[in-house]
Amino acid sequence: MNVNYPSDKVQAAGAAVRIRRLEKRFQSVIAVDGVDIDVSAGEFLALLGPSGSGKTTILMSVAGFEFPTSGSISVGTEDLTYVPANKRNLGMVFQNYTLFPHMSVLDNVAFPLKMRGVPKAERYARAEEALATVRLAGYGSRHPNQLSGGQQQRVALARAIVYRPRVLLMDEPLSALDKNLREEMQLEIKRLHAELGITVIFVTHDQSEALTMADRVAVLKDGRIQQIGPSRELYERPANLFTAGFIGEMNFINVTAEGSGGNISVLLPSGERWQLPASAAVEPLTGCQKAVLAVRPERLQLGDAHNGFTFRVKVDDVVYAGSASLLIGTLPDSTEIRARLPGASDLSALALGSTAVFTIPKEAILLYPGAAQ
Ligand SMILES: Nc1ncnc2c1ncn2[C@@H]1O[C@H](COP(=O)(O)OP(=O)(O)OP(=O)(O)O)[C@@H](O)[C@H]1O
Repeated sequence: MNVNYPSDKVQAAGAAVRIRRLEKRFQSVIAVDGVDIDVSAGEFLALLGPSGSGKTTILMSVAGFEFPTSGSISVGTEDLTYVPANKRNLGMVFQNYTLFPHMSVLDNVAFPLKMRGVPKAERYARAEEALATVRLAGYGSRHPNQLSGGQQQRVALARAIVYRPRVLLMDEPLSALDKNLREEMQLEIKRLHAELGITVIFVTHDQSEALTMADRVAVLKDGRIQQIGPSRELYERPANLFTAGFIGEMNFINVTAEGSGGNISVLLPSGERWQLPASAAVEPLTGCQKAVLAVRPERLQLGDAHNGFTFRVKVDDVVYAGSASLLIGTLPDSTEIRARLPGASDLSALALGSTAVFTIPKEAILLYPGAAQ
């Protein structure tokens, strides 16, 4: 196959990816259980979930290294469900860079073009451009073992974008890197995404990585989507108890809820009853049932702030951490409560073992059916 490329810089227009009722079984294991995802052209989507939730299987199905048991995958207007991986023209970057050790960096990057029959002068020119795009101009003559881990991962990126794929698939590409390098590469990949306009699907089990990098995040558990939406939505209004516990820090208080719609009250372990605003119930509640009241640690206010519900916490620990302090305490029924207090807070009254009063602003309360462990 001989492909003609315009000789401007490395540019790739993203294509939309549509995943429909995707199911993948490995004997008795249901790895992916009816997943629907629409990724817009040029969007950055993260697949986030605990180990074994099906992230890699979804990505491998899009890549063509796994074929689904049922369902369909299309890219742009093409149905790729059963098209072999090497015919899909999608870019891939994995955790282990899988560079060819015996080849120079330039040959590594030019390799996909060689496979596509691009003439030598053209493929080296394009490989040089791709290296410049990942800020490795001038490194072409080195061998992979002469580069740092981060540089090797950039080479892998350059190799994945050199043939201008419509979609870039990445499976935990940064997990082998140390923290600083990982953060640097997160920014680098975001920059590349913005510059190239390419569609990215990125697998990670690191929630902060997903929240900071992606336009939207799909949260998975047991092969099913729990929630899909922009980071802010996931953080501020998790759709269910699993997402509430999985994304960020959350306090959970088991309660008994009564009522429905705009008229819900909860009975706390202390015997107090709170009348909640209608906005609190994330999922529908029916009659009298076990429920969990959830609130982010940074939404708790020290003292009686007169704008919500007050409650008492026994102070177990206060950790000073510069911009904010973390208070760890317990309710009378020994439920743990964490509060993140602004750095300027006066913590002098919070002696260990003493009782502190906190306010939960009404609009910060989320209520889910079920029970927290
Ligand atoms: N080739 C296979 N044969 C049998 N079971 C498999 C195979 N690949 C995956 N599974 C199972 O499918 C489920 C989903 O696996 P998958 O690798 O997609 O999860 P993941 O979310 O990517 O996990 P991790 O973060 O650990 O990589 C798991 O229960 C896993 O054991």
